[in-house]
Amino acid sequence: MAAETFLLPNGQKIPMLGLGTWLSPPGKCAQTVKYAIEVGYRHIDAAWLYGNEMEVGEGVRKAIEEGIVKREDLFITTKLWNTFHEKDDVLPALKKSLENFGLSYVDLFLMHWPVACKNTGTFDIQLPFKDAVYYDHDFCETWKAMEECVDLGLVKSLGVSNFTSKQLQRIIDIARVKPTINQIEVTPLLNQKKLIAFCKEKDIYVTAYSPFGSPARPWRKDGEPVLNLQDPRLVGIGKQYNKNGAQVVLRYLIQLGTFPIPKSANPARIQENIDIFDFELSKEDMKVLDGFNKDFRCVHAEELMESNEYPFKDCEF
Ligand SMILES: NC(=O)C1=CN([C@@H]2O[C@H](COP(=O)(O)OP(=O)(O)OC[C@H]3O[C@@H](n4cnc5c(N)ncnc54)[C@H](OP(=O)(O)O)[C@@H]3O)[C@@H](O)[C@H]2O)C=CC1
Ligand SMILES: O=C1CO[C@H](CO)[C@@H](O)[C@@H]1O
Repeated sequence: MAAETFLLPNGQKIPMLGLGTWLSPPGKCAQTVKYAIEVGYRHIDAAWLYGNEMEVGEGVRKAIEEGIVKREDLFITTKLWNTFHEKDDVLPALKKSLENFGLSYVDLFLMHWPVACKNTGTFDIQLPFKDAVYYDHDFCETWKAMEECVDLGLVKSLGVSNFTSKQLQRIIDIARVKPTINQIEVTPLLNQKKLIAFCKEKDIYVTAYSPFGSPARPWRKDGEPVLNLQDPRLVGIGKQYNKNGAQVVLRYLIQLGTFPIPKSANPARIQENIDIFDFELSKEDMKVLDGFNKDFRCVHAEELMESNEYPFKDCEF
């Protein structure tokens, strides 16, 4: 099954469901990406930080070489990491990502976080904020350098990730190339209705990351809420449509107006995650899912809390 597409205000088509690639297992990631394309995925979410752009690119290129898909049918995203916010670092960082992929352009280039960090050269992909040294830097300057990447034809559109409404407004105020996407965490436990509405009002759409609450995250604390995909309410709703809890969650996120990007490296789950375009949750079901909201965030990046641009302060959206 293929994902339905959505026409963005800039004329680009975005498949409404994509494949996440953070922690996609090394050595298996290329095969996973190619498999996802074979079963209908056309939207792949990647990032320099994930350390697997080479493997993602290999999977994409193999699918193109074998005639399964054409490059122009795919929507590939990558992200500028926090250590490359200086204006002279932006284009080289993008070029590095393109070289990693073995591709001549990406469809969407996101500023991964509004927070700039010094390049200390040490990253643990699982704990990317450990030892991060943040500093004050105007992300609007970074945005200006990203716009030049569009001018050069290396990127089709630009967006941000982990930005609050206020931060987004600062970009909107100076942008020559308007942001198309804000990629943020959205789950039934954090349904982000205010931020989604703000974005929509500005013609910006939301990609929903960690749609299952990122169960593989290593820093989960005991006692924190967990999204249980076997929750009887999810399973019960799913039964009406012959779907499971995960599919109900993804469908909920689509009906909230977002584009979820679940990560899976498991063939059966990759297939079931995209098999959500042949049913619609009723108003009553949507209300039940709204009842899961606890404004609980699983990706909190608390190491960045001291930064003036830390996006997850209380009472902000
Ligand atoms: N912009 C940002 O700052 C961020 C972006 N992201 C992006 O969002 C993507 C998704 O988020 P992520 O944090 O990976 O977490 P998800 O919420 O997508 O959860 C992924 C986990 O759920 C499991 N899973 C996948 N499908 C199913 C299913 N149908 N039933 C049960 N379990 C399932 C996966 O296991 P298995 O592989 O074994 O199926 C994996 O352990 C990332 O990969 C990345 O691309 C994520 C975090 C932050
Ligand atoms: O994209 C990402 C994947 O997950 C990481 C761990 O939470 C995040 O830090 C990062 O922003």
